[in-house]
Amino acid sequence: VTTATSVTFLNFMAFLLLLLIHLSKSLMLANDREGISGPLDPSLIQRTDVLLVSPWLAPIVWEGTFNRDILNAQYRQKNFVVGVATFAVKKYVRFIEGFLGSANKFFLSGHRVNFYLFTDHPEKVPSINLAPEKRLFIIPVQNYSRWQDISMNRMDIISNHIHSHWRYEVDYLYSMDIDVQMFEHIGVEIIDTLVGTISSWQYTKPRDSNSYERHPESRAAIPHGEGDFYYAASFYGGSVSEVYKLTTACFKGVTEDRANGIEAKWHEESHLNKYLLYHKPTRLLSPEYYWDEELIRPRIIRVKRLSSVRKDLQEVRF
Ligand SMILES: CC(=O)N[C@H]1[C@@H](OP(=O)(O)OP(=O)(O)OC[C@H]2O[C@@H](n3ccc(=O)[nH]c3=O)[C@H](O)[C@@H]2O)O[C@H](CO)[C@H](O)[C@@H]1O
Ligand SMILES: [Mn+2]
Repeated sequence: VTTATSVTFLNFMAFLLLLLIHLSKSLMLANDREGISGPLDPSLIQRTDVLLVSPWLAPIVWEGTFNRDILNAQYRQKNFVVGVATFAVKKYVRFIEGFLGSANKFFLSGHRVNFYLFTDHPEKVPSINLAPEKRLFIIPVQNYSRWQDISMNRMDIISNHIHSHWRYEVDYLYSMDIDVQMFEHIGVEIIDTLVGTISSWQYTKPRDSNSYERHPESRAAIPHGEGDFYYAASFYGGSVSEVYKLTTACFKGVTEDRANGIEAKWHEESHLNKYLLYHKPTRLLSPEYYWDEELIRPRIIRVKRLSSVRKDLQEVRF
């Protein structure tokens, strides 16, 4: 009887042990499956409909992927000054009011910004009441007969001004078209070492159908099969030293093309794209940051922060 009882008891203990091993194993597995909870929980990724990180690990900024309060608090400790370079030459003076009025409200609201407005008509700059932390500098500039030259020479003027002034005056510098308006906040989420904006024209197209300059004669040429994102020349920037390197290199390309009687397909934008292909931006802005009004806005563009002002090309450019 005793032996029989002890065998049953041993059997029971073995069963208990197996049960315990099984339970702890499945508990461990369950932990693995759930991963880490708290701030590293992958289910906290707010957007699954768009690319959030480039293949070289640069963040791509979309609505819903950042917390503006956290970013503002971090940024405020640094007391940076951001410069914005923009041009209003010839008939483009008509865009100054819409640009400055909306930028005063939506561009780096509450932070120090110096707007540098280059114009051939300083007397036509409307007076705008700017927020106390914003300043406007009007810089006279000559005009060129061709609009392409006005647009391309921005690279040269920016590069020269960084060398003579901006490297002492600002920490970050952004170049923006004047024929745009802002409708939503563009905050410190745009601040990084080298920043490009993904073009609203090209973000869905496969690599080979985009607008890169492909003719090998141009200094802006990108060989077939190469290229990743297509960036808009209307809005780019970064640290003063990186923007200096970028604008100097792009204008060198423009000048060499001119000497060879060549003009790249999309002017300085082609040179910008060549530069950013081989000097990867540390941060990319989604097309929310430059939406072209000619396009129908898809659902992934949840907010239109900045968009082009419709213009009659024949009328404003000639
Ligand atoms: C969709 C499209 O076609 N995009 C091209 C077009 O952009 P855009 O049509 O946006 O070029 P744009 O006419 O706005 O010119 C660029 C900027 O140059 C300044 N500006 C230009 C002309 C002028 O008479 N006065 C003046 O001040 C102004 O700041 C303007 O915002 O042209 C650019 C010229 O580089 C690029 O080739 C772009 O790829
Ligand atoms: Mn424009």
